[in-house]
Amino acid sequence: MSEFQTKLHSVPSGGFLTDRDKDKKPILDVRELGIDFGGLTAVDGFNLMIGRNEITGLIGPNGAGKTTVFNLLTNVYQPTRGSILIDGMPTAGKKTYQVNRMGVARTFQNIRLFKELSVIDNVKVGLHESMKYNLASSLLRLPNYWKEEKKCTERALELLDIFHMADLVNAQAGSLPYGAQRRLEIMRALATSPKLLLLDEPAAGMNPSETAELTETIRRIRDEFNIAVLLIEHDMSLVMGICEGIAVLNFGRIIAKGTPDEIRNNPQVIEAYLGKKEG
Ligand SMILES: Nc1ncnc2c1ncn2[C@@H]1O[C@H](COP(=O)(O)OP(=O)(O)OP(=O)(O)O)[C@@H](O)[C@H]1O
Repeated sequence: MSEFQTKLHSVPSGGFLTDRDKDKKPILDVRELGIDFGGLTAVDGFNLMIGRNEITGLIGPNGAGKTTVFNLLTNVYQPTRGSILIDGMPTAGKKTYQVNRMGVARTFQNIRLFKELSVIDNVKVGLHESMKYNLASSLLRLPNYWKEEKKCTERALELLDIFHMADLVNAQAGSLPYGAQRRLEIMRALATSPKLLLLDEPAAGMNPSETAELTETIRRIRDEFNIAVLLIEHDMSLVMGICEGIAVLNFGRIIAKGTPDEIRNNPQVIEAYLGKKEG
């Protein structure tokens, strides 16, 4: 059961926002998004609005188009049609790293860490994105470089401390247990200071206690970093437990949007997805 009793409010520009976010500019506003791969329409007529501090779930059967939506939101794929606004700014024509700088960070279905590097160096990779020194000061190791590098190490240690990984600073990323690798990947994404964090199946391969810990981590991220989270997940205990809004995708189209209770009881969703998983 979700502990959130939040109602979703429809707002004048279309879409729904939570009580908490309804008077603020949404962090994500997607209109009529679609992409075709040759003759295959993978996503079509996709509309989604996410409030600044909302945790939203994107669920649906395998092959429904969920990861494709993430690839569209980060401009890995250019949409065939439709528009995406991040904090009111269009992402059209931007490169993936520019979308990251606009405030969108993501993790992947298959963990992508620098497994040979230490835990702290993995976090610092994320932080380097936002560091201020230029190429010359980096290559020549000018004073500004060392100042920024020190700040970067301090920030990485802070992040690791928040997620109870301070004692693993020098461990090799690839040697960590699965759950900790997932957490590290999330931390690396957070290091870029996103306003919207996209998590692609963060609980995949986790045991129940790791999933419970992850649920808590996601909640803390929203609360302590004051950001929004959009997550793709098949683990319904996690989705129903922390999401305020849920969108259900089937064959590339949203078939339902609502609170966990609305989604759980929606006959179309039960037919297309939940019935098959839980029935
Ligand atoms: N680059 C691509 N070229 C061609 N087809 C693609 C490409 N990327 C995705 N697709 C197709 O788009 C559809 C949606 O795939 P997608 O991976 O987004 O689904 P999904 O909902 O994330 O599935 P899962 O839950 O299994 O991860 C599939 O039919 C897939 O084969």
